[in-house]
Amino acid sequence: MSAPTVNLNKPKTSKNRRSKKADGGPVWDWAAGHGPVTGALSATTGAFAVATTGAAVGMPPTWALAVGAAGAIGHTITSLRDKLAARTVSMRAASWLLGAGWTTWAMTTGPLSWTALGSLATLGVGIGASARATLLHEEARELEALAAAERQVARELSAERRQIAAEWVDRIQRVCGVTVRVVAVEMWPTATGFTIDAELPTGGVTYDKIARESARLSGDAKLPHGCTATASPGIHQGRVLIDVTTVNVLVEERTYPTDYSPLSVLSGLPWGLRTNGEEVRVYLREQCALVVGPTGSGKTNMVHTILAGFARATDVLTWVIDLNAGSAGLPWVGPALAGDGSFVDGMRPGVDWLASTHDEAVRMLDTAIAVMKERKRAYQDLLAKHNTDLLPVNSKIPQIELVVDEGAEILVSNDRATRKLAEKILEFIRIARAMGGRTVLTALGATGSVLGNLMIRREAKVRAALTGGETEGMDLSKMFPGTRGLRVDQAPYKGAGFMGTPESPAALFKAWRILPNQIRDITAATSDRHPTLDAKSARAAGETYARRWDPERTAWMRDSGFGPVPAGRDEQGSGGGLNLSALRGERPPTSGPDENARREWDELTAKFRAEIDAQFGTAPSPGDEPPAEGPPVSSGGLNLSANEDNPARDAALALLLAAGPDGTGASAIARGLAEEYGTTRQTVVGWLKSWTDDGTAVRVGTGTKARYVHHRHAPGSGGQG
Ligand SMILES: Nc1ncnc2c1ncn2[C@@H]1O[C@H](COP(=O)(O)OP(=O)(O)OP(=O)(O)O)[C@@H](O)[C@H]1O
Repeated sequence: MSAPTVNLNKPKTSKNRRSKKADGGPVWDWAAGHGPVTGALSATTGAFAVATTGAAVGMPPTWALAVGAAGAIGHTITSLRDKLAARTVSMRAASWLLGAGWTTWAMTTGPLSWTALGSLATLGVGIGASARATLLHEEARELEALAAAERQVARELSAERRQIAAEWVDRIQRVCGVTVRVVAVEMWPTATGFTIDAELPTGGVTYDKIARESARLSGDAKLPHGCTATASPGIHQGRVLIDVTTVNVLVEERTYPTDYSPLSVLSGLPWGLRTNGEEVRVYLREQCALVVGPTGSGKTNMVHTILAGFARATDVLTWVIDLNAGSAGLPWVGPALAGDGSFVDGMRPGVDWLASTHDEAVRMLDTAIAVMKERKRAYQDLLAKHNTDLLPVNSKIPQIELVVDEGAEILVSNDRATRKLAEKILEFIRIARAMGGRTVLTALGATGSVLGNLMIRREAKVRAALTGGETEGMDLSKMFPGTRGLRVDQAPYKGAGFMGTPESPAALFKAWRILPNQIRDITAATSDRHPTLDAKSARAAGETYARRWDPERTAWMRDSGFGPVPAGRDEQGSGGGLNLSALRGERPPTSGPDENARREWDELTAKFRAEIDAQFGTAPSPGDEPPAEGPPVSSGGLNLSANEDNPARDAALALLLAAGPDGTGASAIARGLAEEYGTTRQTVVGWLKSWTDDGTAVRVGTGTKARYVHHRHAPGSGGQG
């Protein structure tokens, strides 16, 4: 018979409970379960209490028997419902019946005799011992049931693995003439393939005998297009790992992840996805990188993905050279640059320096070399303190990443001026590794002339080849020496290709797609995270560096179409394309011996405009009508921020409108959005910038007095929309 349990075991309850206990005495916990000791104690004390009380008040002894029988039946039912072992069920029923039997006997003969008390104590010990034994048995049963379930899952999995192992042993035998013994098959968590770990036969067979036959193995296994079976060295030279992809992730467009959390050049920067869906990271502290992609393969997009990684890093300053009118870096500068050449609300661009001309590139390279030389001299103590010859790069002493678009072509150019530039790039690569200076060069093709350069072969071991199905100038065996079985036709998709790093052997990969509005968002989100050049380096970099954002040096950027839309930008009758006035300023003469140069210039300009229009959708569609009235909203230039589905942005616009002629600022709008959307001030700064650019908002006042007014309330608008 079970008495209610007095719960004395509550020392860690809350203050509240403790105070209740103090007020009302001990708490009776009717629901508490029993262990072997408390159960036996409870049963014996309960039986004793009933026997003494029953004897004193003259209760019929058979009542105790009836209660015991009912308890035994009730407990049997609940135990069966809980699917407890037969042993537990009978132990519980027996305890009830024995307790009830003793109570009946004690009520008849008197409970306060030594015989009654002694037999009750023996009964208690007996119940406790058997309860403990059944509890252990019950636990063992439960563990066994769990293990059986796991064994069942493992059996099913290993049946699949066994089948894969048997198939591939046959296949490798058939295709490569090698008899392997499969040690393990690991299914990838992304469910896009598996890895076979196999032992090679004795007699000097090496993994590359299988690696060589990758394409035939893929064909024999009837893998979908874009899927491969790639062999690589195993745990020792007698083992081989074969990665088999069964789902082609290369076909789909994957947008750049929206997590813009901080990164470090030391812990790797993500550049895309492997076919197994895993991120591929590059470690550029000591490595340079080479990205090859013919026109239309997705190279420009990939450069933006790379710049996104650098912008997110807290220990990298990105210096970009793009002699193709700076287009690689412009989307990263535009969001921060105001029409007058100042920065919008203290925002910093996503790249630290952008050179689009030969002269600016020379300035940048001379500065980079001077900084590296100065670091070698000035940081001797620091190197000694850290007992290293590798400058400890961090947010105080950042790495300088020199990104040169079509840099590989510069290196192999025969033009005298370009050769000078090439020499400087090579000098930087040669001297800067230890001092935290590395390069990312892009190339249109993986040709022998690009890869014939010893410095590139030696220093740029992080390599990506975007094929887009292009076979011309795409020598993968030169790009990834020692890796077999890579064929251009395995990745005939834009943004897809092969990537190899010292940490990750060359294999298929897919670059993320990144669009201008995301570039704008990343620029805003990372603006307060960029490091500044350490004082020693900054001294060496001098005025040239300090004045890189001077309005006269950035005028071309603002005229490029990424900056504010100037009135009359349409002077060439382009119907809203890019204003290349900066370039037009340098336009060659229109007559005389330079006529050919002028024609070339026009062709180049037209090509550039067409490329930018295609990339950013700036060309008007047929039938597009200019707005009948109102400000020149998106009438030309790049509306990089167009994102109609962004409710936070809409709410911000509503706040701007509500602010009336007094206007408002980024902080006030961000405060208004914080609770509902969690929008940061930097994001709002980006939106305000784009609204000022496209005429939706007007910036009034300067410095700390600067505020934004919706164009409807702008001075001179007559308060009309
Ligand atoms: N990672 C990607 N995923 C899906 N599609 C992509 C990807 N990268 C690029 N594309 C597609 O390919 C097109 C061309 O991309 P991009 O301009 O980057 O190529 P490119 O090699 O730089 O060519 P060009 O030299 O002509 O500018 C894009 O407009 C886009 O449609």
